[in-house]
This record gives sequence, C-alpha cells and structure tokens, in this order.
Amino acid sequence: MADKEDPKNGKMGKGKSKVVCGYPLSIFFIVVNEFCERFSYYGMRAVLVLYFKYFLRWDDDLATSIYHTFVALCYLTPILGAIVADSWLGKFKTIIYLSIVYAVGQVAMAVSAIHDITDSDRDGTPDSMTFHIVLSMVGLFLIALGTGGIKPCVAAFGGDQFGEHQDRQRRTFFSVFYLCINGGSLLSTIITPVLRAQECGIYSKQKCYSLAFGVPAALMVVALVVFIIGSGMYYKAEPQGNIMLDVCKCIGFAIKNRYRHRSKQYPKRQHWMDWAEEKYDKLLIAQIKMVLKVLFLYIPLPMFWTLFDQKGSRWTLQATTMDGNFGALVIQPDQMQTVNPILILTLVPIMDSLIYPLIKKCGLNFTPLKRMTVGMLLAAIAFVCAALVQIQIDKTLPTFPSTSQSQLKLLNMGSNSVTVKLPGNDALILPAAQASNDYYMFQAGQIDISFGNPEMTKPVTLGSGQRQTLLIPSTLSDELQMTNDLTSKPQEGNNAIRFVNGMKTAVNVSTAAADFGLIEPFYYSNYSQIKNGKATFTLRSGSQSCEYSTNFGFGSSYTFFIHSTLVFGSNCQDSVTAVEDIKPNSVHMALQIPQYFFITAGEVMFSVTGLEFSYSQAPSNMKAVLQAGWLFTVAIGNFIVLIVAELAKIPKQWAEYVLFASLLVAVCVIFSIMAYFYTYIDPTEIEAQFKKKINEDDEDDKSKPGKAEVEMVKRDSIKCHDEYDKATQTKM
Ligand SMILES: C[C@H](N)C(=O)N1CCC[C@H]1C(=O)O
Repeated sequence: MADKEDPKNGKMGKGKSKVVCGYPLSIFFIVVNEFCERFSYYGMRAVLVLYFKYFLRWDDDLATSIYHTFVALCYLTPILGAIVADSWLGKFKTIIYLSIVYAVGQVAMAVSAIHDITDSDRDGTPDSMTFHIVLSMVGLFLIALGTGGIKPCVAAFGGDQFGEHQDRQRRTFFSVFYLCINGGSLLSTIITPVLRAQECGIYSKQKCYSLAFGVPAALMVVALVVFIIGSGMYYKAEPQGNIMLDVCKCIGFAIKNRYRHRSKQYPKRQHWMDWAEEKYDKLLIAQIKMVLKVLFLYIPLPMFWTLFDQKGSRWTLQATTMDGNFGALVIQPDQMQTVNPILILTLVPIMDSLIYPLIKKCGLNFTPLKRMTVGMLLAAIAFVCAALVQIQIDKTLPTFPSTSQSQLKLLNMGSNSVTVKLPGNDALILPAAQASNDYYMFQAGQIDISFGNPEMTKPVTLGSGQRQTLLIPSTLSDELQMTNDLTSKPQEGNNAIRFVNGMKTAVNVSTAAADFGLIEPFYYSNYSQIKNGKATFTLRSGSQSCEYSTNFGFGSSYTFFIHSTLVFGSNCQDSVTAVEDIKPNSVHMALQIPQYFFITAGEVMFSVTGLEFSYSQAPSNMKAVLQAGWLFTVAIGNFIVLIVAELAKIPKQWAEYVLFASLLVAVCVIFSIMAYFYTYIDPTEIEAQFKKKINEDDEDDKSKPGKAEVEMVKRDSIKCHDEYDKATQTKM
C-alpha cells in the first residue's frame, strides 16, 4: 500500500495527497477529469445522429440503429476496462492508456467530419464517402472502448482515495462525481449543437461537424492532462494478478466439485462456492461470494434504465406534439432533455444536505437499497405522469382516417360563393376564397358531389386512409383538383406548409428556410417544413413581389390560399387565406416537467446510491469489476429499449407508458424482496480477518506438522464462515 499516513485513522486520505476539509486533494483531479470526459462524451453524442443523417447521408433507420448500438457498446466495454485494471495494469495506468485511445477516437471523428479532405471538385460534398464512413466508424469504436473502459476505473479509483473510516466523505465524493457527470453533460449538450450550426470549410462552407467533434476531442485531451497532473498524489492500488481468470476457474471448480459430490452421503456446505475450498484460497472464495451476492441483486436493475433511457426517445417524441413557447424562451422538443442534468445539479445537493439528513433525524434507517427501491418507484411515477400528459395530448390530436375511411375538405378558389352538396350532409355555402371548417369523413371509394346553381354533379374518388382537399375552380365546369394532405402530425414539432395558387398567373413562393418553387395557376405546391416562430413569405411573379407574414406554433399544418384578387407591389397580407389543416400543439411542454422531476429524483436515489453501493460492497481486488457490473445494467436497459421499440405494438402511447410503469413496480417489488435478504458487508474487515486467519494457520501448520489436510480444511471452513457471518450483520 502506498500510504504515507495511516488511512485507518479516519483523518487522512490514502496516498500522498494533501487533505483539504477532510477530503484528499487528489479527488479534485478525478472529478475535473470526469467533468471533461463527460463533456466530451455527451457533446459528441448530441450531434451524432445529425452527423449520420446529414453528413454521411444515412437514412433515419440506419442512423438510429448505429447510434443505439454505439451507446450500448459504451456501457458494455466497462467490463473490458475493469478486467484490465483489476487484473493487469491497475486503474491508474488503464485510465491513462484508454484515455489516449479515447482522445484518438475523438480526433478521428473530428477529422472524418472535414468535408474538404475528399471534396476534390469543391462542391461542398465529400467525393469519397467511404473514407468518412470508415474513419468515423473507427473513431466511434475507439471512443466506445475508451469511454466505457475508463468509466468503471475512474469511479473506483476515486473511491480508492478514501481511507477506511471515510465513508461519509466517500459518499459525498460519489455525489460530487455525479454532479460533474451532469455538469459536463449539460454544458456540452447546449454547446455542441451551437458549434454544429456554424459554417466552416476551406473550399466551401458547410455545417461545422468537425468543430462540434473537435471541441469534445480537445476536452478529452484536457481530461487526460488534468488526470496526469494529479499523478503524484493518488493512492494507486496494485493489481492482484489475473483475478478474473482465477475467479472463473474457482467458480468452475466449485460447480464441478459440487456435481461430483451430489450424492446424499456427502454433508452439505453452507454455500455452493464452499465446494471450491479443497483447491482455492478461502479469501478468494469469500471475495467471489461478495461479488456474486451483489451481481445477483443487480438482475432486476436494467428495468430502471429501460424507463430512464426513453427520455431521449419516447419523451422527446411526446414533446414534439406539445407547445414549447415559454414566452421569452422557445424550447425545441429535444432541448427538453436538458431538464434532466439541470435537475440533477439541483437535486443532488438538496438530497444530500436536506432530505437524507432529515430522514435520518426522523429515526429512519434509509439504507442504500431502500433508496434504490424508492428511486425505482419514483421512475414508475414519472411514467404515470407521462401517461397522464399523453392522455391530454391525445384529446387535442386530430382524428385521422382509418384504412377503410377517407376525409375530404373543400376549398373554394373562386371569387363567388358556391353551394356544395356532399352525400349524407346538408348543403353547404362556401364563401369565396374560403375552405370548409373541417374534414368530412366518408368510406373510401367514389362519391358524387353537387355544385352551384344550376346544380351540376361530378364523381370524385376518395383514397382509402387518405385526407384530401378538393380545390373547387372558379368556373365549375373546369376540372376538379384533389390534393393529398398529411395524415399524421409533422415531425419534430415542425409545421408543414403549402400554398395553393388561385391566380391566373404562376407565382413563386419562398421564405428564408424553404422554397416552394413556381406554383402554376389553380395548382398547389408540395409541403415544406417550417420551424415555430414568425415566418415571412415572399410571393413573386416576374419582377413584382409582395410579402406575407404569419406566426407558427408547433406541429401544425396549413394550406395558404393565394386569392385571385392579389395585387403585387402592395400589401398582400389580406390576399392570402390561412386554412388550418392540423391544429398547432396546444398542450404545453411545461407539463413534462413533473415527469422529468420524478425520473431525475429517482435517478439521484437509484444511480448515485448504486454507484457508491457498488464500490462499498466490492472486495478490494474487484472494485472496478463491480463498477462495470453496475454499468452493464445500463447497457442491458438500452438493449431492452431497442427490443421494445421493435416489438411494442401497443396502439395507445399512454397505455405503453402505464405498462412500463407497472413493469417497473413489479420489478421493484422483486428487488425489495431480494434487498431484504441482502446483508451489508464491510469487505475490508472481512479481508483483514481472513488474512489474519491465514497467517495464524501458517504458524499453526509450522508447529503441528503432519495434521491431516482434510481436517484442517474442515476446521478452517467453519472458522471462516463464522468470521464472514460476523462481518455481515446489517440487513436491507
Ligand atoms: C446524464 C445522466 N443523468 C447520467 O448521469 N447518467 C446516465 C447513465 C449513467 C450516468 C452517466 O454516467 O452518464
């Protein structure tokens, strides 16, 4: 051990670090390292899907699959990093080497996003996409290896810096560690999308993905440098040989030996791992028992992450059907996710300095496993809130036609009112340049529509499952035009806009974000996506133009009808009619705050506690391994989201939320039963007792030569069980 001062006195940290306010100074470098690393990771992740879609030109499905595979890989590689650290290099060296791999990966991503490298014809698009794809995939692989590999080591290495009797300080460290994760995540998810939106390039200016990846790369280099600066102060536990191989062999031997002695004539042993006693060190067996007990407890935990990870998918989709106008501030649907790190930054200090001490004062023993159970329940409540919000949203959504139905709207393009008779409906008088208020519902197929006075009847074919608008010409004998309208809400909270030209001349319509092109007389444009806020459209015919401005909310669809009476050169504000095809979102995004509050409060109780629990319950030689086991539950949770996204065919979204909430409550009940039977241990004490016993036995053996080995194994086994039991008294 590299302690200069005795870590057991409770005043000092381990290693050569100075102590500031009871904390080893070395942890400052570790938390700053974590902040920079998480900035690097979450910043790169924030623009990754957009990079796939708009730079590599992948379709949505490929982009999201590769994205989720990458995220899952980032939480699988911790196992690799932990094995390397605990068995071979030690945590310090593993962090250094894998951070270099990580930084190289980030640099590869930044380079892969420089379009000029292969843009020999200088048209702004890469000529050899293969180069960019290969380089970015290599980059992502290195990043997954690096971020996952170092993650369990950094947390465990931080825990290692505390002395045996610094439990309180170590708990605070894990809270501060979590704050740094979320501080880095919050800043980077705000900053990197802004960097991406910049334009850069040598030959031509394009969206600056290289900068959006370059800054996270720089932060990773800073993380590495900061970590190296603290080098002289750290306590660096030595790796204890190929521990994972020993663990696997020992478990294998115990199983084989148990099987060989399955007959009733052999006395039972307390634990199946005790069947390895004939061949393996009792200390190793005790350590394996500690790890297996915790890993067994982890089995239900991925369900928490399955719900948690839907923040980024289902909840963001939910936000796209909501109104993000907060007065001075307009929130985009994907920006709602930043509420999570913001709440973490507020809730962690409140929990640590107010809620937990208050609970303690009330005489309640709020043990780590109880906290985790409550955390799971809070996540389930969050999903009930999400379901309630969804029910409100569903009430405001338009009714779209089923596959056998069809919906029809009427738009009078003429300058006189017209009487229209639709089958099964009263006669409708449609004023000039006006549309019917809503869609009429029919069974798909052909219907006859009568117009005007004297009446003329025309057959119209309605497509199954379609919404259509019938454009009624000013001269009723002219041909009827039918448009195909949207049958779902526009994506990402955007507004879907099109124009119908009621003039006798072609009109060109454009706005800063979209060009509707040249619209022929009595014809219509395609839909274009417009963001919320004010938009000004320029209507142009030849050299003449005028402007039409209007405000958009979120998720609406409009058909703008240009009157035949429009006069260019004057104000055309009154010569355009806005026909609302899909209402803007009316349920406010603020209603998502309660669900974010509950999931984040749940995360604080579940994840911060779980991180510390994984450290405190792990034997000294498998600290990183148990951290990796903890992170593995995040990976499995991510996989379940992927599978559920594929399989879930529940038609009502609110019902899916309730299903997830119920599943988590069921899992939570199972977990609380398992937790009830869990006895907390003090691994350091158990290890010390075993070592003492082994030393005593060695002395004994020297003084009493020739004692039968079998007898000794039996006696040791009984003694060690007693010691193990003594050190494992507290229950859930
Ligand atoms: C950003 C989250 N609030 C968060 O802190 N995490 C999600 C998975 C685990 C943890 C992290 O380490 O990033």
